[in-house]
Amino acid sequence: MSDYVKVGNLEVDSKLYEFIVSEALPESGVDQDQFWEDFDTLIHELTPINKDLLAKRDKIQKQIDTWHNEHSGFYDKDSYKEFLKEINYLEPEGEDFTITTKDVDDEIAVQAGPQLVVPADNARYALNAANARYGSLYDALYGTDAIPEEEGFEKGNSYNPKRGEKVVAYAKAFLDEIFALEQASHKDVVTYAIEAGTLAAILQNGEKVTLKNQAQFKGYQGSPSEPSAILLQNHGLHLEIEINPNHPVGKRDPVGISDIVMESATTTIMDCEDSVAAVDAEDKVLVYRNLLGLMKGRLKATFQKSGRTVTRNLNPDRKYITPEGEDITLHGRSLMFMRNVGHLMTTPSILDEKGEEVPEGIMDGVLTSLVARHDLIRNSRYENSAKKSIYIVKPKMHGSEEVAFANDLFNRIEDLLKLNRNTIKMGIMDEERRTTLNLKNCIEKAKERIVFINTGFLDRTGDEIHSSMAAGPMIRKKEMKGSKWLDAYEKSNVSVGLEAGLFGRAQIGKGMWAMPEMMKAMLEEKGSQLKAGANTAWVPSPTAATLHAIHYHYYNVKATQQQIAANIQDYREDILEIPVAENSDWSEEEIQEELDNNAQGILGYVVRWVNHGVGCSKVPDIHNIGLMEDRATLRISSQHMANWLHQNIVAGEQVLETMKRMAKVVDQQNAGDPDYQPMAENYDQSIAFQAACDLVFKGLSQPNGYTEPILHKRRLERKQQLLLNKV
Ligand SMILES: CC(=O)SCCNC(=O)CCNC(=O)[C@H](O)C(C)(C)COP(=O)(O)OP(=O)(O)OC[C@H]1O[C@@H](n2cnc3c(N)ncnc32)[C@H](O)[C@@H]1OP(=O)(O)O
Ligand SMILES: O=CC(=O)O
Ligand SMILES: [Mg+2]
Repeated sequence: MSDYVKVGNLEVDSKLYEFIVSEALPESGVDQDQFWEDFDTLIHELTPINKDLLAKRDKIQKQIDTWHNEHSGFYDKDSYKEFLKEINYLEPEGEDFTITTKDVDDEIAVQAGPQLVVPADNARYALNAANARYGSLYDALYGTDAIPEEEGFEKGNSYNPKRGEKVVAYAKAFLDEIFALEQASHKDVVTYAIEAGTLAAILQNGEKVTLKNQAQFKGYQGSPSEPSAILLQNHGLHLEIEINPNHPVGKRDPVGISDIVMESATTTIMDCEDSVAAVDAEDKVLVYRNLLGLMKGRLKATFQKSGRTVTRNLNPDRKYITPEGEDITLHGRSLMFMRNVGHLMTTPSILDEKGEEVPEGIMDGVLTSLVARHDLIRNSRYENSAKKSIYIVKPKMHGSEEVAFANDLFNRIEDLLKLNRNTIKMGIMDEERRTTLNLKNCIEKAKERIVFINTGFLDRTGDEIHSSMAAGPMIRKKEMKGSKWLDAYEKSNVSVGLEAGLFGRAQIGKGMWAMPEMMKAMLEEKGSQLKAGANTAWVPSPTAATLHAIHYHYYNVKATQQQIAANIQDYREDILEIPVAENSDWSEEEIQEELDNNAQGILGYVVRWVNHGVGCSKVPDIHNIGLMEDRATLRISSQHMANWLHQNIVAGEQVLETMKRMAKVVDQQNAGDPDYQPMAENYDQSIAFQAACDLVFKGLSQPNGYTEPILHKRRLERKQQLLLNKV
């Protein structure tokens, strides 16, 4: 049971209260009494509006369900569109405008680069992510399938020089393409030196050459005749050639290169949303405390790795000498956003005078801004935002009225924390159908503070299924990526963003690479997001950020965006193409395969969420490929199963049999974990198994198909069970 502290008209969980008064408020420049008074007022004034917006979502969904039920088997696009206009699902489009966001850091406004996402409740990972601004290309290639493990080239338990040679060859070929020397290859260089402000490369045959494009040479470390690092830049992204002939790798290299370090995650999203499991004040404080530590530059994590105790801190900035002999400092860490939760959930961390939970999104907005205020007033040895802005990503908003509400909330938070208007910048996740269709209006509502739009295609797919649940059986999950609506949605996002003037002012981002172990495939495929007009795209790990950075060197995203901007198109007609299967006579095997796959993903993820409070996991699919699963992927799988159930493609008994069988598979996969509690031993008693079943069998009635209400309820139940077992 939680203890609550009464503050004004609020009851604040004592854990949260203590954190705010003893850690977040001190040195923040915000007066404590004033803070509580204003926070209280803000919650009371904005909660009813928040509730109304949620009621509107429910009403709209019911209207859509009814429409489909009344038009079953007959789908006339024009009458469908008319209906969507009538219920204001399709909003009347406003006048043209251009966003006017000011004080945006270059990493967002100007610089294209990978965007890393990390669960903010994990200090070890969060620090790793903040430090992922620069990453080792050699490690990323050596440690992943980017270099296939053919016979003789395995990673092995100790350094495999044959694999190492492939890594070096790959990296030097990349250098030759992006940082070409005049009629020579980097692999033939025996000495790099700085001569009269230029980079000289001396070849095996004694010839001296330089870069084709001397402007790419930006600096060095060490002495001009024996540099220990050479700093290059292309498309605004840096790359460092590290030279250390005493290093085990450098020793084998003719010029002593020990590594090639790539500027990687230019920005990172510290996620308080879909990759975390934060259901009460205890969990929320963990998230906020990590964010505070990041903003104050003091976060550290100590852990065991490879038999050693490691302590991880934030990386310092990076110092070089320019070709002209001046000192320069580069930002050593990724620029941090904080993803708040959306408008849906309430939290037991704060109750109002009626004992009702308050909206979690409002609490997140206030408290993440409060912790970021420490960065603005430079309470840290490291800067996050050089421009003194706070970057908040707001997910899962439906339509422009909800964006306007988030904008009002941010105004109110600025007043509460005595921040200049529009200090708090907003990233809008374009991940709900009503936002996609009305994106222009959505951007307009935040036009003075918007810094990104991002196609969260995973949530968006879940919403696609739920929105049209009654329209018919959906195509198979793996076919969604090739569907018409999704292609149009991705194109539309870029087009609308460019039309609204995001070029040079804000990010146009694309979604997550959800196969963290498939780096070769990522290298082959993820460049397509840049060709489609994105200037950032999501990666699940620092290694993926380093490898994805390669794409930004090959593709000129500014030129691509300019081309697209010259040919703005309206894609809404295709966005409205509902992905119901034209022919739903799948074979028994196909149906079972679809169910097995979804059930395995759901159970593998949910069991760790509910039993261990882990919000993002790598879960093997039925082909044994480890997939990143978070709440958005869970939304897709659970809604897909719910749709096939609702549309009578499968019967409840078959679904339950599948869930039980797959629970055994998941138990087996986790057999090596001593803390794991098997589900199959007692299906009825396993809270995790029950949660997974609820997500499917009650999927139809979940608000917009979201998974949070069931996950939170079941996790709280599990926490309670653990507490009672301890007593
Ligand atoms: C739809 C959406 O909303 S997508 C956004 C939400 N998704 C995410 O945020 C994905 C974030 N990624 C992750 O959480 C993880 O990469 C997972 C869960 C997918 C895989 O995690 P694991 O199985 O632990 O990964 P794995 O064992 O391969 O690697 C662990 C190492 O990589 C690091 N790592 C992995 N992911 C990240 C990350 N996102 N940020 C920083 N470091 C990371 C860890 O710090 C660890 O290194 P360390 O031992 O030096 O600390
Ligand atoms: O948040 C990202 C998504 O794809 O959903
Ligand atoms: Mg999402």
